[in-house]
Amino acid sequence: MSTVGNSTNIFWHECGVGKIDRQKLLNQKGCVVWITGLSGAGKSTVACSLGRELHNRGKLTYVLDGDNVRHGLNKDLGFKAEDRAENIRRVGEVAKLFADAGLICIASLISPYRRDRDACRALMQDNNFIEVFMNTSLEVCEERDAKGLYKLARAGKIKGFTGIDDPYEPPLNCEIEIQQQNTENCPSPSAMAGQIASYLEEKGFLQEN
Ligand SMILES: Nc1ncnc2c1ncn2[C@@H]1O[C@H](COP(=O)(O)OS(=O)(=O)O)[C@@H](OP(=O)(O)O)[C@H]1O
Ligand SMILES: Nc1ncnc2c1ncn2[C@@H]1O[C@H](COP(=O)(O)OP(=O)(O)O)[C@@H](O)[C@H]1O
Repeated sequence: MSTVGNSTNIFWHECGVGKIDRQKLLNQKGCVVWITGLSGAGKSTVACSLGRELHNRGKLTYVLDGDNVRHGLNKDLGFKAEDRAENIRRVGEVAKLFADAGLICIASLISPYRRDRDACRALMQDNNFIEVFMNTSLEVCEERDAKGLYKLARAGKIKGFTGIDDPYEPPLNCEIEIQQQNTENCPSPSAMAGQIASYLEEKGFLQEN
């Protein structure tokens, strides 16, 4: 019996089928690939490309994309620092559940604060949290401006836009960094996904044992 957060008198219930059993079934190891970077950095693109690459190799994945999760689970949240923190906390907890289910969970969110990302890492055991920093320059993101949001932010029509008038704290110790400093020599989405897939393979996540 214990107290967790605001819940009192709660009990952890262990089930007969565990993570190891599910991993055996799937022939892979559950983990979280956490992709962070500015809006327009290419997070969703690389997340989907990695999902496709792993799917083609018979691996079960699920993408938790910031924009998408904000359509449902997190539709009550805005972009103030505390809302972003809660957004990351919830997605971190969901990603942990997916990893426990044996899936390779790919989370792609700006996740601008180091503390929030580190809290998600701390939820995971061993080395099952792989942080991928999309180190795309603001200039490249702004030039792309796929959704026209930078233009609106520059015009003052969106307040608190990451990289313009809201902070982004780059990771200090990420597992993978992907550089896109100028538009002319950006790696292709499949090359970036391949880099992450190679890391997962090397670390043994693409097999059960
Ligand atoms: N103020 C502000 N700052 C940054 N981004 C904004 C903002 N307002 C709306 N958007 C849109 O929301 C998408 C980012 O959502 P996230 O959940 O990834 O953000 S966060 O991790 O909570 O910071 C982001 O999507 P991406 O471009 O895919 O990153 C934007 O489309
Ligand atoms: N490696 C790349 N090379 C060229 N364009 C890219 C690359 N990755 C993403 N893009 C383009 O950049 C824009 C933003 O990508 P997106 O994945 O939506 O970024 P984010 O999810 O970080 O906001 C899209 O128009 C996408 O097609």
